[in-house]
Amino acid sequence: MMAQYLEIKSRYPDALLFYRMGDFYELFLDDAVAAAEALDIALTKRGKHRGEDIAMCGVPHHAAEGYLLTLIRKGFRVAVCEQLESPAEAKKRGSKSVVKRDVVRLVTPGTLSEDSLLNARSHNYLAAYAKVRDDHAFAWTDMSTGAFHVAPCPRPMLGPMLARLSPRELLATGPLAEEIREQVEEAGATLTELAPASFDSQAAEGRLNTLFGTGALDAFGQFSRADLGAMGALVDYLDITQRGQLPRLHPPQRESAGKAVQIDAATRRNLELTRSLSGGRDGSLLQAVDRTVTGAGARLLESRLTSPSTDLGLLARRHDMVAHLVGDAGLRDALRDALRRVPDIERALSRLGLRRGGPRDLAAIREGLKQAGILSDRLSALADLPDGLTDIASALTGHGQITGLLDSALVEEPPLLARDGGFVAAGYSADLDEARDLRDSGRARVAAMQADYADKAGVSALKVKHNNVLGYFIETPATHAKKMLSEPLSATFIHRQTTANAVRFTTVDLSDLETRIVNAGGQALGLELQVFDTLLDAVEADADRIADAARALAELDLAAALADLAAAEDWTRPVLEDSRAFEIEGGRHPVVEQSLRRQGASFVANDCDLSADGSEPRPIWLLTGPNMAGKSTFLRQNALIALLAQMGSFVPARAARIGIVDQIFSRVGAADDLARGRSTFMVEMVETAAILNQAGPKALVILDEIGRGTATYDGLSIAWATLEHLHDGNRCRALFATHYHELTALAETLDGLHNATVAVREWEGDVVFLHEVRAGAADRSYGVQVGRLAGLPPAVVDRARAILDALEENDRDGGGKVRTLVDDLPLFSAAPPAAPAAPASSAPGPLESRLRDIQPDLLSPREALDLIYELRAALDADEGRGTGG
Ligand SMILES: Nc1ncnc2c1ncn2[C@@H]1O[C@H](COP(=O)(O)OP(=O)(O)OP(=O)(O)O)[C@@H](O)[C@H]1O
Repeated sequence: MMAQYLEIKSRYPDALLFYRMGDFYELFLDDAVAAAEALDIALTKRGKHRGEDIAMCGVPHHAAEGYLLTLIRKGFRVAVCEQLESPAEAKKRGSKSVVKRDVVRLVTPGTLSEDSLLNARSHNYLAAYAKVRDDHAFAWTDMSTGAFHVAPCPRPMLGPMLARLSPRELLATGPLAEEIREQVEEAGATLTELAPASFDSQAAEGRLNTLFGTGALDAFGQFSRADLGAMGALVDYLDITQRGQLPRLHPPQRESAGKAVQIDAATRRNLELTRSLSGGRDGSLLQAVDRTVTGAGARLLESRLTSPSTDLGLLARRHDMVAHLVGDAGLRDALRDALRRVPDIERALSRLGLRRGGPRDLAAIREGLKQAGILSDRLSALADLPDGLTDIASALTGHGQITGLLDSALVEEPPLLARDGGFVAAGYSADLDEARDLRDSGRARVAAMQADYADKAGVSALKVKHNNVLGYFIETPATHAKKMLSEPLSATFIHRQTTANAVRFTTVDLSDLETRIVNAGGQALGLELQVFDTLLDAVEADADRIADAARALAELDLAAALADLAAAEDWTRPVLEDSRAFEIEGGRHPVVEQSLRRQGASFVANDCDLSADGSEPRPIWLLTGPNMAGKSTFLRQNALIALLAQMGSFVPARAARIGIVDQIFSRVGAADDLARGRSTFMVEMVETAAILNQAGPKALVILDEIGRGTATYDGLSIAWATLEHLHDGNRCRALFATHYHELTALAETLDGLHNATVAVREWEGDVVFLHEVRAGAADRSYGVQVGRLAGLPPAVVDRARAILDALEENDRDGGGKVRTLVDDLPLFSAAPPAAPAAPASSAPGPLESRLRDIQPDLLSPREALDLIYELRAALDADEGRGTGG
């Protein structure tokens, strides 16, 4: 056995081998050590291998899924090795024969199909990244639903792609695999390296044609060599992991470049699209807008939200559907009621396709298609439906035949596993009904036999029982042993076993009856399994249409959910156009609004106009305002409104007119990234650089306090230059929040810059936040007041106020008195020792005099720049004199 184990294990060196032995999966040697630790189960020993103890641990077969899940989450891959024959069959080949075993499946993070291993409301993507010469492609599939896509993906786009899809596992080969490993792992995916042959584009064509039963792939669209390589690798890997049992995939869909809004990982994080900054789904946009009632609808919502579209036609179609369902509340409620009863058809279908499904999956398809029928009847009866809903209705129509078949063949609530039997409805198969009658009447005969024997033996406590070892047997309490074991009863009752309290017997009649019951039971089960196979074949034959219906149901669920949201939250239909407009009237932040409402507070709606066309375009808004005033909220709400509009949803605003946005960027100054070991400021700069290098004219950029992670003047200068570059270089629509009030002066020189501020009112020394965004600039930050609101001890607040007053006064006086200021403020007595005094000079030089004459408050930025040139020239002249020319 160990030789067999080692032979199989040698073929799966990088996976844990689950080696089936009876009711357990056993692990040996290093696998056992690793698994025992990961699963926190006992490690034992068994025999020796090369003189060493063989480490071993095991998990019960019936509970294996839970253990598998833990191992996969911890980053392991598991090869499941089953017994391919019974021990009895093995014995026929010789008394020492080892039961035949082989790996039936390799379980990896990207190839899960069981409901218990998957999250119903999220996709589970397996991806592949291929390079052919200078061309890169990214392909992805969800084996549990059949989704299959490919897109061109130049190297710099890999990060955004990983951020968008969050694949669980990514396949790559050769030097490319090494090059991207860190990036892939940082994105939370497992990188699996395959041999270059898996990515061969010519072999890929063959694999895809076999999978789809086609002669050429032209029917699915035009694919580049890199596309083929990436798709081929996916199929090859599925073949390897599923051991030849390929899942059912939809024909590949090629996503052309530029169809989806480009959103990088940092932006997704900042905007809290699918996760909040604290990491969970709570507090994310996804959570706030998700009103879907089916798993497939929730998955569709997630994928729409993570990849908004730039296609005006497509978006109009989605908005038409939502608008129709907003307008007809009765229809919407009726649809949602029916949808609530729709099970996860996509996943059931995929499991059945992998021959891993059971009767309950068939019942899920039956119930789903039944509801589909009800929904399509409801929709088809209506006139004036928008195109999207008409198409959905037609995909939901015409499944009567398969529903009828499943209805007549399956019981109401079938068991999970086919091998348990009991799922075929009575009346479906005459043969089956007969076998079941035989089996059941046998059971009734057993009951009659018990009464007979009790009478015959004169033991009223005599019972006929059943267990797996003895089968049917007769049992009497031990007190009757003597009587039962002696003549005349011993002639009928054949002794089988004596236990502490009982004696067990059989009789010739009982074992005859048992044989008949077992045969009839076995025959019934065999017939049920045959029925199961025919049902599987019927579903398989209709799989494409069933999958279409499943997609239509998800689409309908999403449209109805978005309509429900729009109606309940009073959202409006955005006007999308091919321009660079961006006019939001009365916009709100969906997540903040909901959370304020829970606290009994209301949200103040704000306008925003970043239109870059028109007579007086002001595409960049510079937003100043006190801490806590609502700057970040305002910035994000506008990005979220654009994003919601372009995923096909209504938006939280009174009105919105948006010229299609093709990139969204969002950065927050000095966000920590300790996990990646970069200083906060470095991260901020890297991210800002990415925006300045990439944002085009249709981009929407949101920068929140860029530059705050460093010394004031460095920060101010960087913020300043960034703003200028956005204005003159990127020429995009942008919102820029800052505490550097100095920047507001730039509005004088940059035409497209508009100053806005979030209003506050001062009242008895406290600051009252109005959360209203108005034109103009803030005069101060109210940081001290906010500190007080936050509960800083009163002594610290008073002290801070005194220091602030003194600093401001110092500023007004030209800033020469910092030293005196520190002396006047004795808490600073622990100030660092004074720097070595500059060599005393008798009279101020021309440079120093010029400097003293400057009144910074009176300088415009332009004059300041001129002055710097002047000073620099004077310094050069001065040095020239000092060194003697
Ligand atoms: N429009 C609004 N209506 C009502 N409350 C709001 C509004 N905007 C923001 N708030 C409230 O104010 C709080 C602070 O908002 P936000 O974080 O946007 O302020 P900020 O100006 O960016 O602050 P800081 O400069 O300190 O980062 C929010 O958590 C929210 O509760």
